Amino acid sequence: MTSTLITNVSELTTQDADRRVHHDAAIVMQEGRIAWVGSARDVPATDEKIDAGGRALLPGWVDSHTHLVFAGDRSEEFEARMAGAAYAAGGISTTMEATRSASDSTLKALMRQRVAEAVAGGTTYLETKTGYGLSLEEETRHARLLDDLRRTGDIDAITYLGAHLIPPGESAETYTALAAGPMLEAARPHVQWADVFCETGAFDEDQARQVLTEAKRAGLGLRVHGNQLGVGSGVQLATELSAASVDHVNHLTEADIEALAQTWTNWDSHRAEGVPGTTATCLPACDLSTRQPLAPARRLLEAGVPVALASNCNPGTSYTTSMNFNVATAVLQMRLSLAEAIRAATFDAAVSLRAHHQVGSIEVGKYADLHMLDAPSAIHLAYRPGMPLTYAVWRKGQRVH
Ligand SMILES: N=CN[C@@H](CCC(=O)O)C(=O)O
Ligand SMILES: [Zn+2]
Repeated sequence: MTSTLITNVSELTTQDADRRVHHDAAIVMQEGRIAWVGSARDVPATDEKIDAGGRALLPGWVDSHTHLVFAGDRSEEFEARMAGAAYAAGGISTTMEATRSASDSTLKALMRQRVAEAVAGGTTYLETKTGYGLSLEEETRHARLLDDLRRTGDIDAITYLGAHLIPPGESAETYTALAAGPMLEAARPHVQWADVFCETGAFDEDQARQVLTEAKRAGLGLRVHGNQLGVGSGVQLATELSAASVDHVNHLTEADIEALAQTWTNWDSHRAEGVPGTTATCLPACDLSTRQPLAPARRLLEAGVPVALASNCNPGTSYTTSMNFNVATAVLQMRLSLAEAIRAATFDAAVSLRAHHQVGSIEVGKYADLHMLDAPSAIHLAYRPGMPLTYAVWRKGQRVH
């Protein structure tokens, strides 16, 4: 049982209940978990010692929203959008075709490459979704491939998104019944969560409710893609069904924000204990890439709604796994403080995945999921945007970058 000390940490962002930030700090890892946190002047004896050289250390990013099972890219669609074309849900079918024709080994290699990129950017806990299969056979194949990656520790949480788009030429009623019935049942053994794209051009409120209700009955936790392209029923549906998260949230009414805030009344936000409600997950890179108004993260926080930040890595709306970029954008453009942005990309993202007892903060007993910056303090993430600041990453105590 080797114990490893990391000392000479100039700034240690813990995300513990008191949101403590220690200076001249040290930590000890043992058996993949954090065994001790304290001052660098007061360290216990350990088997190994790492000198951080005055760098900053923070919890690894928790990326709570990605779509990593895909083949091909949509750079032409992106370029057209940058020239003024609007984003529409229908582009999903381009990726569906490319993904259906990719073999298991090709898809696994592509996913491993994307996970490696994410980890090299400081991500240590990853959710990812199906949603480019859109037939019983393909959605089940994608869920199974993801399950293989979960078993090898590449990813951590899997979401069934059979209700991502009604495939071209299929009847909405028939496809919704499939996604809420046999397809869900076939994917079920491989997944922990279910999600629906509730938006014009994808699934309407009734169709989304049908799939989510069946998923809940099957014992899955719920997530919703909602309010991305316009005001809609995504948030109301998510709160009505006690979803753990509603993601995108670019277009919100006051009633939406109030409904989200209401779901947190049995949660002690200081101690992070109690019954968590519906997190508002903001996706800054996606907002920029689709030219949507940035999600109102500040307004949500001020109303008492916990916000998560995620990459939404996918080939259509956000082809990046960079959480450093998303955190910097949240600070620079969404006007979150650095502390709020880090909270959103670590602990509160973990809450949205109900993983906050294991990850999302640097506290004794939690996994040693750590992100060391090549900078003396975390504000450098926004102060020096776009710079390669990730210096070292540990996942469950193992150095992975
Ligand atoms: N908005 C819905 N789904 C994905 C994008 C899918 C695509 O365009 O390929 C998203 O989260 O942005
Ligand atoms: Zn998404």
